[in-house]
Amino acid sequence: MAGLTLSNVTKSFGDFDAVKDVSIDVEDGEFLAVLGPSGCGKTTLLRLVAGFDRVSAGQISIGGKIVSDADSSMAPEKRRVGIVFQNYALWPHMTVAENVGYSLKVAKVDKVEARRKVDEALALVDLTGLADRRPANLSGGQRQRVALARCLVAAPSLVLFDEPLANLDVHLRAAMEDEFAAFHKRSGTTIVYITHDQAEAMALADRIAVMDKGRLAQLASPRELYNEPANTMVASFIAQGIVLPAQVLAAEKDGKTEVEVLGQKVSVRCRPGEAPRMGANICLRAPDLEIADEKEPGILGTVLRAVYKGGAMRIDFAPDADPEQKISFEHSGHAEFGEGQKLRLQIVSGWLIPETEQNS
Ligand SMILES: Nc1ncnc2c1ncn2[C@@H]1O[C@H](COP(=O)(O)OP(=O)(O)OP(=O)(O)O)[C@@H](O)[C@H]1O
Repeated sequence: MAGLTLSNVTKSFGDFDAVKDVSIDVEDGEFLAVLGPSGCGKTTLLRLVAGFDRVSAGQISIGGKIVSDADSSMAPEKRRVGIVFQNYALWPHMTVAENVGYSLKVAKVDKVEARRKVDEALALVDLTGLADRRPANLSGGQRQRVALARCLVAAPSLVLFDEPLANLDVHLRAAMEDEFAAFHKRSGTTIVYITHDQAEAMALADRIAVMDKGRLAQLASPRELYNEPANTMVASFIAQGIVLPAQVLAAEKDGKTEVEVLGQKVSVRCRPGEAPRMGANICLRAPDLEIADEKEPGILGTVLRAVYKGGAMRIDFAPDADPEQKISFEHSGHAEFGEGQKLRLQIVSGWLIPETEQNS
């Protein structure tokens, strides 16, 4: 297996940059998810790594060897990059083993050697007993694993997954997430996994590269993305975070500072070295908000909409201090809420979003 390095990679179509100045280091054996909304450049990035497109600027290396820069591009088949697509096609008239071993047959690999490689690939995806079945007699998840084995048989240096679960139903997706995680543990394969599904990325990846309009918005562990988003895009994109304007009142001390938000003073977590500033933003996750008693301090406002979601209520709330600043959150208590009801919200914690170009 091999690591992957993208250094200041840009891909332009005319004067539009689909990928802009992206630098990512994927370690040998790491599982990296590339996550972002539609059109953020995920597929373009994958095509550059696979070698289907050439970079406009920057450099891509696999296993320390440069495979793409502005002047040269190694052919896809020489990169030894395996790809598992969303729409995998298996040959219906061939058995599982024949499907997996087809590329070896075409390459005229010795039959005994080919069989050994096929068996190895099937073992890696946990399909050892099904070598003689035909695709029609497999479940959707098993078929997806055959597609994965077919890519592994060529001993790729890294494997790219392009939204491999997008066409599967919810239950199968969850089962396949477990399968992919187990496969990664078993094989130690370097994986780059493209998805727009953050639950999938969170469940599987060691680190997640969040893309926004062609740029890398943040590269961090799932926990860090959730707890310490680097900018407003990541804060609101991950777990539908609530972003509120705030003023920083004090210098950072022990990883915390005091901010004023909607007329309330609140202590929030922050990066080291934060100092008082205007025009800041904080990010709140569901556990950071509580509904306060009338006598307690808090942000007074009105319920605009309350929808029961089974075990929780989704509440849209307009603070009296700034009704335009709608706050949408889930409340998991038993209390019922209705449109027009007055509420007092208390912010018990939060994260001060660092000052970046993207937020200004
Ligand atoms: N060949 C091309 N010519 C011109 N523009 C392109 C080309 N390929 C992609 N783009 C543009 O680049 C941007 C990024 O596209 P890309 O397919 O990489 O996004 P994505 O994140 O994979 O989106 P999705 O999740 O919808 O597949 C889009 O605005 C797209 O229209």
